Amino acid sequence: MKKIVTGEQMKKLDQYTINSMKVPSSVLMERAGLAVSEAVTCKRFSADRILVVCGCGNNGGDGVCAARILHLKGYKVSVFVAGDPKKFSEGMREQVEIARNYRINFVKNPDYAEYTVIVDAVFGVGLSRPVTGRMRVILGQINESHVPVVAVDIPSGLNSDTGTVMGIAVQADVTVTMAYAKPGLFLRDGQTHSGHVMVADIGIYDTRLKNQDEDNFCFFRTDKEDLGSLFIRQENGNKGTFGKVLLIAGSKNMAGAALLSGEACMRAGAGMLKFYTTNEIRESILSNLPEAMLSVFDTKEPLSEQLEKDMEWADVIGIGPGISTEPYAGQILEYVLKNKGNKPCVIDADALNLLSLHMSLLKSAAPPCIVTPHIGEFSRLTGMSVSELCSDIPKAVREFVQEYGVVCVCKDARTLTILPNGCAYINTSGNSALATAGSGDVLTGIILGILAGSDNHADIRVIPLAVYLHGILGEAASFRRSKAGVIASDLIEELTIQNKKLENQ
Ligand SMILES: NC(=O)C1=CN([C@@H]2O[C@H](COP(=O)(O)OP(=O)(O)OC[C@H]3O[C@@H](n4cnc5c(N)ncnc54)[C@H](OP(=O)(O)O)[C@@H]3O)[C@@H](O)[C@H]2O)[C@@H](O)CC1
Ligand SMILES: [K+]
Repeated sequence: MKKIVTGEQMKKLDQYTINSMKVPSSVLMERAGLAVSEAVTCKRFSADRILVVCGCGNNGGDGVCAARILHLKGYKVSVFVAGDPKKFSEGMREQVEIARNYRINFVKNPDYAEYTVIVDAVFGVGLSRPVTGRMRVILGQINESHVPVVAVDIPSGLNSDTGTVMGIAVQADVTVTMAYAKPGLFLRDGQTHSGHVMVADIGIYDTRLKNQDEDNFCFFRTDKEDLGSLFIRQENGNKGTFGKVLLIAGSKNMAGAALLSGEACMRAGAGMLKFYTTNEIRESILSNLPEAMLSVFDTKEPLSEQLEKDMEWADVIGIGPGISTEPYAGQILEYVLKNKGNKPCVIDADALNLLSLHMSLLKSAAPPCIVTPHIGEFSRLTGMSVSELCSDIPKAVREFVQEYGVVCVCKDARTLTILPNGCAYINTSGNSALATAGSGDVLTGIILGILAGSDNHADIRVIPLAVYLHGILGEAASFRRSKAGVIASDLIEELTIQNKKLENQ
């Protein structure tokens, strides 16, 4: 897991390093400038003519420092200061003075298209309001030039915490972010504005690294190495050891969702799977997934004694894919949430829409409950509009998790998972191949299978790993097909291939 910090947390870490550890601010800036200069000359693009566009704060200071380092290495570099010198931060003032001593070329009205690469050092984590007026024009000119851009810390105009564009934001090809990545580099517009994100070590001392729980809102991103532990299987185990999953899924004309979820669940490692579903799709389930067991019910009598027995039998419960929003499905959901005890329960798809009408059910359900809404479903669960949610997704998910004590997997281009302890995981795997019907059903199956296969079935820390794995399946499937050509069953095919790779690691 790699740590991600918000703009505020980063400022505190900077201050702690400067004030308590006594590392001079200019030393941090020198290292930041060096990291930027290395990114500019890394041969991704031509560094024949470099323009560094600077704001008045320390982000601008990083930029001027990078310009000096590049100048000393013999590169042709010009600096454009976009702002009033009276507003320079101390760091920026120092850097400009040093740069003038070194005879750096300062320009006033650059023709952006003349350059082969632009360094964007206008705003970093100090952006405090929407960009308007002259600064808006300048950021627009950078984008319109279509010259490759290296952003310093964060593309200017992007909110470092939410990833929303504050009026306008630079479209970067590479972002060199200092010490830790920021959530806004991945969330919402961040994904399309940050380009390739490089994290530069500038010598920040993180007091809290040793005790992450102290910080009750830590962000993390998963790495491929984190998946290694998922598929270690005890050789002396049996199908019971690897967990029993009850999947309440499917309804008339909706066998597919149940099948996708069920197969993904088994392929992700569940020892045994039992469906609880309507008698209309019995044959379809039996013929397409004979490995699964089956309990069927008549929609006129959804709450059978069998359901009680099946819930007793299961280690992990999943409810939602294709169950429909008919009243009988609502009755089952209510029964499950009231009677599941402390068994983990994944609530997805139709079950979320049913739940949105009776949120008190979720509040009174025993933990752990895992909800997996996409933004539209999350909007129904919270009663907030999609645009309101998207203006600050981490805040909305965090408040929801705090209110209901659940794990929330908020599915988006970059899925955000928050656990009840406040730890947030931004998923950075996956691509648009995942935006296909049934992809969410596969994710639910993977979460269930991985929970079932874990020694402790209630170990919710595996959930961000399941999300990451699902993303990798999208990448792998689109490697062999076009992104547009991937369908959900391809993800399941990839699941076995990727699991094999992980097993061999
Ligand atoms: N601390 C350190 O030593 C280190 C810091 N580092 C670097 O510093 C960056 C943080 O620096 P920072 O705190 O100075 O903020 P920064 O991003 O430069 O912006 C502030 C300036 O922008 C202005 N401004 C804001 N919004 C605006 C708007 N909408 N429209 C117009 N103006 C607006 C604001 O003006 P004001 O609000 O005062 O009017 C002020 O002038 C960080 O991202 C990293 O790159 C690293 O080198 C490590 C060491
Ligand atoms: K920037």
